[in-house]
Amino acid sequence: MTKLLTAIGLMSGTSMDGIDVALLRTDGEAIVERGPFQGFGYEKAFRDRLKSALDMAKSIRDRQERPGDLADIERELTLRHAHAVKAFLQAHGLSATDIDLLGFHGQTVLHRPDEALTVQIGDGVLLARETGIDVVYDMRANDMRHGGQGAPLVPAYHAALARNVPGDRSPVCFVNIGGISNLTSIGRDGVIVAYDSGPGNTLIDQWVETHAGIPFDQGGMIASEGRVLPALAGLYLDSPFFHATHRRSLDRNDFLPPAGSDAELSDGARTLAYVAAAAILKSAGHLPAAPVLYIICGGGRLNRIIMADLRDLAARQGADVLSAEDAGFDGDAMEAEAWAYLAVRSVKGLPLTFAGTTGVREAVTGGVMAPGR
Ligand SMILES: Nc1ncnc2c1ncn2[C@@H]1O[C@H](COP(=O)(O)OP(=O)(O)OP(=O)(O)O)[C@@H](O)[C@H]1O
Ligand SMILES: CC(=O)N[C@H]1[C@@H]2OC[C@@H](O2)[C@@H](O)[C@@H]1O[C@H](C)C(=O)O
Repeated sequence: MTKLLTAIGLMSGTSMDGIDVALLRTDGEAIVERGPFQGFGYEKAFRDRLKSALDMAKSIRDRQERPGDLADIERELTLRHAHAVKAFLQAHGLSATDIDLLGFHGQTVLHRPDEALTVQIGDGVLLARETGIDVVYDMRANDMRHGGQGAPLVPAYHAALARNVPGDRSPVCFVNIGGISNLTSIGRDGVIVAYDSGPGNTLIDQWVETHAGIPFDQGGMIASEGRVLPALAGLYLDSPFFHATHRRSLDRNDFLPPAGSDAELSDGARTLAYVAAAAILKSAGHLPAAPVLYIICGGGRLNRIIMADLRDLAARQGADVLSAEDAGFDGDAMEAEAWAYLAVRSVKGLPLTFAGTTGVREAVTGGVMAPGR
């Protein structure tokens, strides 16, 4: 019988809102048993520290460099992950010996795929020492060494989940609306095509933080009071990113928020919600076949305006839109689950990325192992 491993995935995403922790039992292939999930939010002071890390990282030319305070921030981030793991284990009546592996993403502070440079801070060796559990980390680098974009990595997991999508509908397209959005289309033949699809929540977060002092537009409440400004939306949707013949992965700073003079608060939030939805449909236009079903995960699915726009735009192409929950999944947990799944694939030497997902020359594995005991 295939051996299942118990792994915990740890994701601190581009939104920089906290650490997502999810447990998974899997063979790294078709068998996926989802366990508990817990989010550990960052308080504003640490979010601000992570934002300052992005500025410090701009000067990095070699991915081992840690200019300014970056080494200190990396250590603090890692210790916060160790604390999250311990709290998660305690909350669920588990001990470190119940866990075979941690899949550790760390925090992306710089992503320049055109220069084959991607930097995630997060010290896997320290995390292994602090938790006593084997850690697989740095899962993007090997993909880039082989000509890939270094992102997205979640598609291998989306493909495993696609086997459990109710009904026989294909192509099905998983969309993650995080800080940035990415999509994975899985065709009837099982062929996976995936890429970053555009700005997600980051622009909305930056807009409402600057102009209302709140970290995000809960439920899309602010957007619901505004109207779409077509000229402003066009500034984003006419970007060469959407028209290029090759799909490329995105850095958090590739799209910047509007200037304060471009809109008042609610119109800005409304327009950026529309941009998030329209970007996905626009990018999906580069898929080999139009999806018939979109399954939406990530925090953006909780913005009702983004979801309404997505439903409207997809309906024009005869496609349906479901939230991850309506399809039987957990939209908050999916990326952390993916990092657990990828960690198991890594120790088994299975590919993490494929030509159709990151543009890597050939399917490659990845990740670095730090032994915990
Ligand atoms: N209730 C809500 N209503 C509206 N938006 C929400 C809600 N909850 C979360 N979000 C949005 O989702 C974001 C977090 O999403 P998520 O955790 O999927 O992103 P991430 O994993 O950090 O990013 P990425 O996938 O790009 O790495 C928040 O910053 C916020 O904008
Ligand atoms: C370099 C990096 O961290 N990219 C993130 C970011 O956030 C969403 C999108 O851009 C995606 O490509 C990726 O994360 C997901 C988890 C991934 O690699 O699948």
